[in-house]
Amino acid sequence: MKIAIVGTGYVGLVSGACFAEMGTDVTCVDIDKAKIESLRQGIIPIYEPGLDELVRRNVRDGRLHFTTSLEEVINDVEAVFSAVGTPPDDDGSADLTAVKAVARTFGRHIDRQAILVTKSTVPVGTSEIIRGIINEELDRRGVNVDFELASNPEFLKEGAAIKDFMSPDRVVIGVDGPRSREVMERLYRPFLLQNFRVMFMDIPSAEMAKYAANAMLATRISFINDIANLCELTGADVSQVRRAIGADTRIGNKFLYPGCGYGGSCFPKDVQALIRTGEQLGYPMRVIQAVEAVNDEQKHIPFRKLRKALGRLEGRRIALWGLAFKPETDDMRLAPSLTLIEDLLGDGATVCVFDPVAMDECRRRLSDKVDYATDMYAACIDADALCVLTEWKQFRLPSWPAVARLMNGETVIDGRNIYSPDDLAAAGLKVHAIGRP
Ligand SMILES: NC(=O)c1ccc[n+]([C@@H]2O[C@H](COP(=O)([O-])OP(=O)(O)OC[C@H]3O[C@@H](n4cnc5c(N)ncnc54)[C@H](O)[C@@H]3O)[C@@H](O)[C@H]2O)c1
Ligand SMILES: O=c1ccn([C@@H]2O[C@H](COP(=O)(O)OP(=O)(O)O[C@H]3O[C@H](CO)[C@@H](O)[C@H](O)[C@H]3O)[C@@H](O)[C@H]2O)c(=O)[nH]1
Repeated sequence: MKIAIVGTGYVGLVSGACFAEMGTDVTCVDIDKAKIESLRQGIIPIYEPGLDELVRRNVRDGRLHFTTSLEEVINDVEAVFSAVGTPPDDDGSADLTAVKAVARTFGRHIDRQAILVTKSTVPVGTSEIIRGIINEELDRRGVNVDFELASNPEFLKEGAAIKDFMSPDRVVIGVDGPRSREVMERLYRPFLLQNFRVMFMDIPSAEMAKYAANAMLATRISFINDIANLCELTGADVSQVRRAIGADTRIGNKFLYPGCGYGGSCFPKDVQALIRTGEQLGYPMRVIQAVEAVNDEQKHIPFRKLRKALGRLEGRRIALWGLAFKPETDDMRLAPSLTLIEDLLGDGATVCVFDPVAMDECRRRLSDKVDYATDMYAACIDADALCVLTEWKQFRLPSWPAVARLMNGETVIDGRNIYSPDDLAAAGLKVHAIGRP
């Protein structure tokens, strides 16, 4: 079986490599010539555990190819996947420019039966826009080509993308005809041989399922952050509260970790896009409006804790461990670290940062606005306080005596609640965590 995947970002590249690993012949397409050129040379543009090896193996074995030209391969594949970006527009709704561009290329060049599968996260109703564009192009050419659409939203998490793709909890597929169903079933069967959890449905339901899933997960995070902030005011311990409620199997314990807010390229943008969809239809989505508002506030909490501990930060030096929005990725899109850095610089502090993989990404975004440490301990030299915003494994059990010797102060802000206050106290340090004073 041959497929093409348009958009070679986190989703397109991971999906392409995983489909190829299962024996499918995959051509990954991107308009970014430099990206395609480096992929051809075996250079992977993103940090995602295991991806380098997976891509190289499948390129070597001849199942994974890269091109900038969809038209070259479009009539040689059974399905074209669209995995291009859908970033937020100025008003927060999903920007469909790239999705529409792929539909237009598809309509301009297909000559035989084909399926266009949308993997990008797109608002309900987008498939009808796509259908309209393809029909317009076919009419313009004066040809009648039989095509079907499918919606196959992706649920992988960055940092665990390959594992998520290879053994998904479920695969959601919206289809508008029997051929797209048959092709998608064939494509996904190798992943789910033992326990075939492909859920077929209509396209609007599949499109909505993606937003509903992300909004639900974001809701859990804002909910526990709200509870954490109330715990701080009441003297309750949010870790114990979390364990107590998570033990109820109706609630479960996943995605209930308090912290300095959710970031990344998905939750913030998808929550916003769902709010806009509601507004456009005259139905205010009040729960997730609150989810967004709580998250926006939560990202400022590390700064407020620092201010409370140290007063004005002008002339102070703050060490920051963790720039990526979560561990195991170099992605800094809407990361809590960016909010903290902006708050600190705005207050006149200097910031010295360290992250195991996101240093280059930080340099690209902030250049010399912050200082870059060579390792986590070097970041602490002469620091008045240390903030930890990403729970990388190497940050979990540091030598606190070494940190205390290097620092100029005693304040540690634990933005992910990973430290025991006793461990720090033994080294003369004082930790302020989320939901704790
Ligand atoms: N990142 C994730 O963890 C994740 C998970 C699930 C779903 N999604 C969704 O998947 C989609 C893609 O996300 P991503 O993070 O992979 O994006 P990304 O920004 O990493 O990659 C998008 C790629 O599309 C390319 N592109 C843009 N316009 C193009 C065009 N007209 N033709 C060919 N290529 C084009 C870009 O050059 C880029 O390489 C989004 O809708 C996102 O919401 C992302
Ligand atoms: O209990 C938790 C869990 C997560 N987070 C934060 O939430 C953000 C998102 O984390 P995660 O969901 O692990 O990463 P993403 O790669 O953004 O994945 C989400 O967004 C993707 C894109 O839509 C979906 O495919 C995934 O299913 C969905 O989990 C990060 O900042 C985390 O620190 C918390 O604060 N507390």
